[in-house]
Amino acid sequence: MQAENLLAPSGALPEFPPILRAAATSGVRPPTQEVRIALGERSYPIFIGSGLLGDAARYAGLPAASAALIVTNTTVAPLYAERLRAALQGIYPTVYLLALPDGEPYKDWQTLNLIFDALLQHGCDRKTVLFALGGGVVGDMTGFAAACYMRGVPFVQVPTTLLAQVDSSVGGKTGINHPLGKNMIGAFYQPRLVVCDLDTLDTLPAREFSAGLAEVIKYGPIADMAFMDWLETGMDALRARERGALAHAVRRSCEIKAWVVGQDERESGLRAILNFGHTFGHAIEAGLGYGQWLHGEAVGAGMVLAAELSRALGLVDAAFTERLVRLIERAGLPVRAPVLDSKDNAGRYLELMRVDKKAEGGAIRFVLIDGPGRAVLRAVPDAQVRAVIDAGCA
Ligand SMILES: O=C(O)C(=O)C[C@@H](O)[C@H](O)[C@H](O)COP(=O)(O)O
Ligand SMILES: [Zn+2]
Repeated sequence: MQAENLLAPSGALPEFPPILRAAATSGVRPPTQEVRIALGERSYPIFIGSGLLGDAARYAGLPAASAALIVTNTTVAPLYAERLRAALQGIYPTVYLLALPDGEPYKDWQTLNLIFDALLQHGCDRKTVLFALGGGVVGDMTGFAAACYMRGVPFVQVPTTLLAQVDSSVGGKTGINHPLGKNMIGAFYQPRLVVCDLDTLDTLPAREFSAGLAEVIKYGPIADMAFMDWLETGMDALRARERGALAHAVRRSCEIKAWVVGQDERESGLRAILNFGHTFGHAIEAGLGYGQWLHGEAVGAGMVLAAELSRALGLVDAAFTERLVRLIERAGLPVRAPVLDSKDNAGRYLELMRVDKKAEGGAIRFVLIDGPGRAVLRAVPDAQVRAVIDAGCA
């Protein structure tokens, strides 16, 4: 089997910022941090800190616009929409608000159309800016609507879940699901700005918080084992939502993601490492029905299967996979993947995984761990995948 070396970066991953390293352990509230995603004229900042959502100064540098539309969901709207609206009212002549139904089952055409309906009903022109206030579903759909409306209007990500702050709000993957496959319809379209207000994580249900931790953990095995070491010590502080630990985890995740996306925006190679655990994870989400397991839960169990597959292929040892499984478990995530079909479970997984966007010529390609901190993209014979699924599903 041919292995592609995905880790051929042109620059070194930035080092741990000492200021955050100190804050992560001292309990001191860290100052606002800025991570920049370097994409030429489409570069943008990611701000990370407390009290940012309602701070009008954060949005003041955006290009002038005739109106703003805040897209959120019915859970987030009562918590944060007015705070954001108040901040934007001093900047834009009109600020509209749209609350979509909440949850992964609504990441579809019908719900996406509600955004276009609102834009058209309000008479929004090309100078309208969209604000995505919420988690990954809101962010992906708002970004896709922004990419399509009048062939493109600017948008801003204001993520309120851990998963969105560390992953989905950054990097410009936007889109919706199809019943046959996750995120199958979409576009690469970058936001102008990402504002991560750590205070919004205080209202996040524990299950959602754990789901976000899956995407945080992902960055260790694929790129930064020092971060994995830190997560092992910091997991309890993180789950207690201590500000210093949160600031560190969000910043380091964004730094790694910005480093990857800055080198391969459209996933021609390197960016696929961010998909570790997702080939199995997406099969779980689609196979169970969107929303049954949260995306991060499916990615957590998917990382376990991908690590086991790496071990079966001799790329990592048992001690490494056990370490990863333990960390995923400590994050409050399931480590055994669900049975999707009682008659031919592995066959069902394989069927669902064949539509994965990384598949080529009918061959499913997996992001595997090729030694701690290093990822590789590889096609694997069905028999080996079947064996791992048979052993790894509950
Ligand atoms: O940004 C990326 O690249 C990722 O793969 C991040 C993933 O965590 C995220 O779930 C992404 O939406 C998956 O994209 P997909 O193309 O595999 O559907
Ligand atoms: Zn993901």
